Amino acid sequence: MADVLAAGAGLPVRTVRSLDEHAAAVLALAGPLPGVRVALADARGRALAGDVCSTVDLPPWDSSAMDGYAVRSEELHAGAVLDVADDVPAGDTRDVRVPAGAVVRVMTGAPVPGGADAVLPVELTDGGTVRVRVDRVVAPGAHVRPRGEDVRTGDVVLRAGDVLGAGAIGLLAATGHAQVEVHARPRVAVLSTGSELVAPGGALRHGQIHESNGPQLAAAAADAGADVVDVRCVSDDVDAVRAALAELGARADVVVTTGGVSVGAYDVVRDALLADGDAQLVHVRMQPGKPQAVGTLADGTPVLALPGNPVSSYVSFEVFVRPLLRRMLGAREVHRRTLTATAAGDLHSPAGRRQLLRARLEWSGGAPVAVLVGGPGSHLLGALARADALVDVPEDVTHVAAGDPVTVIDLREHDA
Ligand SMILES: Nc1nc2c(c(=O)[nH]1)N[C@H]1C(S)=C(S)[C@@H](COP(=O)(O)OP(=O)(O)OC[C@H]3O[C@@H](n4cnc5c(N)ncnc54)[C@H](O)[C@@H]3O)O[C@H]1N2
Ligand code: MOO
Repeated sequence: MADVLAAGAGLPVRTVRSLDEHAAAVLALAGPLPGVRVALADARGRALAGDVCSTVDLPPWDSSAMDGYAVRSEELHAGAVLDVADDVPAGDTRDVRVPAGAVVRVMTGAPVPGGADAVLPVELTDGGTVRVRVDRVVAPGAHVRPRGEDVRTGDVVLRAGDVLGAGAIGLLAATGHAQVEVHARPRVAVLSTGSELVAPGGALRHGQIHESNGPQLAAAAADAGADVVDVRCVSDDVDAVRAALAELGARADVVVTTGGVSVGAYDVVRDALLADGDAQLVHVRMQPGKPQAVGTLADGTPVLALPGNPVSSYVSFEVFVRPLLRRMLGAREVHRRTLTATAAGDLHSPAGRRQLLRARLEWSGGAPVAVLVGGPGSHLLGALARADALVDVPEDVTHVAAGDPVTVIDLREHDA
C-alpha cells in the first residue's frame, strides 16, 4: 500500500496509515497537562501528578476490631471474673493502661489500652460493666489491629499517573490529605460542520437532520475525563469554519471537529485546516473512520478532524481522541481494556481495512460472547446506542465464524 494517496483530480494527497500508526501520531500531539492542587471533592477521575506518601500510620495506634474488653490474654480462663477497670469508647484520647488482673471495656475503633494484648468480644462474656465473667478465651493478638498494619508513615500510597477512584480518595483522606496534586483536565471544544444540521428539537425540512455528533462527542469527552468548554455547529462555509476554529483554539487544549473531511466538494474542515495551521489529511485503513485529518491549528492547538458519519466519528473518538485525552489527563494507561470474546455469529470484513464492529457483550458460562448489533454501516446510530463493545477485526481477516475468538474493545468503563 502506498504511503500517500492521490485522492482524485484537484484534491490534496492523503497519508495512508494503519489504525495503530494514526493512533500513535495522534498520541504524539500532546503530553500530560501541568499539575494543579485540588480538594479531594474535585479529585475523582483525575490522575495524580506525583507520588503521594502517608502522613500517618494506619491504624495510627493499636486499634480494637471488636466491641468487648481489652485483656491480658494469659489471665483468661473460662469462668474467670475480672474487674472492669475503665471504659474506652472510640475517640477517647486518654492514654489508658489495663491493670494486672483486670480488663478495660473497649469499643470498635478505640485505642487498645497499654498492657492488653487481645480483645475479648462482648459475646464471649456476660457483658458486665463493673465485673465481667469470661465464658470463652481468646488467643494473644485476637481482634487487635496493630499500629501501621495497613500503611506506615512515609509509605508511597499512590503513584503519579494513578487515576483516583473512590478507594484512592478514601485512602488520601485517611492518610491525611485534604488536597492533592492532579493533572489539569484537558479542555475540549467540539465543532460539528454541515449545512444539513439542525439543533436537536428543531423542526426538520427535507434534506435536514438533527445535529447528533456534537452532543455525542461532548458526552464521550466528558466521559474520558475532559472539561468540555464549547460545543458548536457551523454550516459548510470555509470562512465560518476557519473563524470557529480560531476561536475554539484559543479556549481549548484540543479541538475536535466532525464532518467535512472527506473528498466532497463542500468538505470545508479539510479546506480550513489546510488553509491555516499545520494539518495532515489521512486515509486510515479502517472501517468506519477512513477519512481523518490531524495536526495543529494556527495557534498550535492540537486538532482532530473526524469523519461526519455518526458511527465513524464516535469510533474515531474512541480509538484516537480518547487515548490522547487520557494522556493529557496524566493517566498511565490510556487505552480501553480489551478482552477475548467468542463471536456469536459469522462476520465478514473488507480486506485491507481494520473493522471495528459494534457489539453487545453477553456472558455464557462466565465467558464473554460478542453479539453484533446493527450492521457495519457508519450511519447506524440506532444500533450504536445498544453497543457496549467494539469487535476489532484485523486488516487481513475477512471472515470470522461463529464460535471463533475475537478481540473486543470494552466500552463499559467510565472514567470521569
Ligand atoms: N467519493 C467518496 N465519498 C465518500 C468517501 C470516499 O472515500 N469517497 N468516504 C466516505 C466515508 S468512509 C466517510 S466516513 C464519509 C466522511 O465524510 P465527511 O467527514 O466529509 O462527512 P460529511 O460528508 O460531512 O458527513 C457524512 C455523513 O454524516 C452526517 N453528519 C455529519 N455531521 C453530522 C452531525 N454533526 N450529526 C449528525 N450527522 C452528521 C452527514 O449528514 C452525512 O450523512 O464520507 C464518505 N464519502
Ligand atoms: O470510513 Mo467511513 O467512516 O467507513 O463511513
